[in-house]
Amino acid sequence: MAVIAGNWKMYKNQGEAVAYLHEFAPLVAGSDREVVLCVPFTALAVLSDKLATTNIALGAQNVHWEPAGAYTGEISPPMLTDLGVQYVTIGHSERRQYFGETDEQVNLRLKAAQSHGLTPILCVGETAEQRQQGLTEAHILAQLAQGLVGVKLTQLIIAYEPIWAIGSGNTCQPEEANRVIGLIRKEVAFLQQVDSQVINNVHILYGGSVKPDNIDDLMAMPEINGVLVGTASLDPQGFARIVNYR
Ligand SMILES: O=C(CO)COP(=O)(O)O
Repeated sequence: MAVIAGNWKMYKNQGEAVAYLHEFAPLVAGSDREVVLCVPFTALAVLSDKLATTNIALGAQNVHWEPAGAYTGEISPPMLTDLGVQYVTIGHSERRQYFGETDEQVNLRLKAAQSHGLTPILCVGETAEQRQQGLTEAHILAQLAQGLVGVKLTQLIIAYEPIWAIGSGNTCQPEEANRVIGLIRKEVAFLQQVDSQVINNVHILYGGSVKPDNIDDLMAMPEINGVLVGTASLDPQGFARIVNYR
């Protein structure tokens, strides 16, 4: 089943979140896709009850690795599961870029999320500069090698998000996204020493300027098992069109 996840980033207060849901939920009610909304922490509680009667799953955008403690400003895995959260993005490029998140921290967050029953969405991807220098593959492989130590593949989603494609309107060509995701799949199988059956069950998503007008071409690619959508997920009509791709 394809995973279609929205990442609202730092947008929408409680009232806006509820209004969105009222418009969005009926538009995707018949969908056989796994629909996920990764919303700001402040919108989790108000959406939690309301999502129970829908086919939409709740996601957060970050999680700390300790279950509790003196970590001012952080949110723990049990705090998320208490609110009915099922998914959490980890290692998004904006966290790595603006908040100095390292592969070691990403690894700690991934393991903690899994041990509390959350399904992490691990984000990896290269900058424009790395791509120009031919370092795309090496960079992503390093992120995977360090990030996935001790992480289970049975409860994991990976998202390939080239940084140059995020919020730029400059989507990665479907064939190129397919190629890189194929490489990610091969590398993860190698790192974790699993066979093709196991690795083919791991959902690998594409993210970066996914829109209603490019979703069909992206999802036609054999390696792409879903998408992680930023800007276009903020509009309920547009995101429903993405969920209901051909
Ligand atoms: O960062 C993203 C999703 O996590 C992608 O953002 P955009 O869809 O706005 O490019």
